[in-house]
Amino acid sequence: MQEMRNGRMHFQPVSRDRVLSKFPKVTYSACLPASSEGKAGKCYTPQACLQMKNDWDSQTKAACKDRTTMHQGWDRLKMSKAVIVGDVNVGKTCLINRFCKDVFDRDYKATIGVDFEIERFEISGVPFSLQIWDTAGQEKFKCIASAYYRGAHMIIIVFDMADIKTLEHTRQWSEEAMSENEPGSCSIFLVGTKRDLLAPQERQRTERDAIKMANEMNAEFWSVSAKSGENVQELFFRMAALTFEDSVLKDMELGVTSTTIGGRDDIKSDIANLQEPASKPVKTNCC
Ligand SMILES: Nc1nc2c(ncn2[C@@H]2O[C@H](COP(=O)(O)OP(=O)(O)OP(=O)(O)O)[C@@H](O)[C@H]2O)c(=O)[nH]1
Ligand SMILES: [Mg+2]
Repeated sequence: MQEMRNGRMHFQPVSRDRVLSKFPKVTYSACLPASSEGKAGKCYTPQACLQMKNDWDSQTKAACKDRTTMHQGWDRLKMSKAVIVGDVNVGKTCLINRFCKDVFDRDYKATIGVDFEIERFEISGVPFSLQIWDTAGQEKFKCIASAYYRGAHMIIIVFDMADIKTLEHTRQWSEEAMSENEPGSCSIFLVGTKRDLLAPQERQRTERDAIKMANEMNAEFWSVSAKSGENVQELFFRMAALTFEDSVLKDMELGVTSTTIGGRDDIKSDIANLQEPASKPVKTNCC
C-alpha cells in the first residue's frame, strides 16, 4: 500500500473508480421524494444533509494542493473508521458487499460478531483509506460488536425501508454507538436499504419519516438499494469525502505535521482484537 523511496513515502495508485477529485453532492434521488427526482439545479435537501455546501473547504483545498505539506505532513496513510450498525437482516452486509465487491447475495447469511473491509481512495490527490466495520444485528453478538464502536469517525445506522420497526430502533442503535465515542467526534449517517422493494408512495412516506429521525439524531439520511446498486457508490463517496475533510481540518487545527487518522497500527490492533475480543472492556450486563 505504501513504501519509502528516496526518503519519501510513495503510495500505490488506487483503482480508477475510487478516485474522487470533486466534492460529492447529494443527488435528488438520494434523499428526496420520488416526485422531486430528476429536477435539475438543486442538489441538496436541507432536511437530510450534514453539509450544505458544494465544494471542499478552502483550507482542505489548499492543504491538498500543497504537495510539500502533503509529503512532509501526510507521510503515513490517512485513514478513517466507519462502523455500520442496525437490526438483524436489514442489509448491512449486502450494502458493504455491493460497494466493495459489486455483488449482491439474495440469501441471508448472518454476520457473526464483526467483519471488516478496507477501501482505498484517492481524494483530491491524497491517498485515503476507509476501514468499514460490519457488525452483527443479532442480540447475542451485541457485546462483541459494541467493543468495536470506539474510535469511530463515522457511524452508519442502517434500517430496512420495507420494515418500519427497524427505523424506530435506529434511535437506540445511535445511542449505543455514540455512548462509546466522544460527543461530536463522529458523523452519523442514517441509511434506509431495500429501496427497490417499495412502491413510490410508500417510499416517499418512509423517507419523510426517516428524515425526521435523521434530524433528531443529527444525521444525514440516504435511501439506497444494495440489490440494484442505487445510491450505494454515491453514499460511500460522500462518507469518504466528509470524513476525509474532517480529518484534514482536525489535523490543521491541531497543527499536526505528521499524523494518521486511525492508521496501520490501529488496523493491526483492531484485527488483533477481532481474534481476541475478550481483551476489550466488555459491559458486565451483556452476553
Ligand atoms: N430486495 C433487497 N433485498 C436486500 C437488500 N439488501 C439486503 N437484502 C436482503 O436482505 C437480507 C439480509 O441482508 P444482510 O446484508 O445479510 O443483512 P444484515 O443486516 O447484514 O444482517 P445481520 O448480519 O444478521 O445483522 C438478505 O437476504 C439480502 O439478500 C436490498 O437492497 N434489496
Ligand atoms: Mg450482516
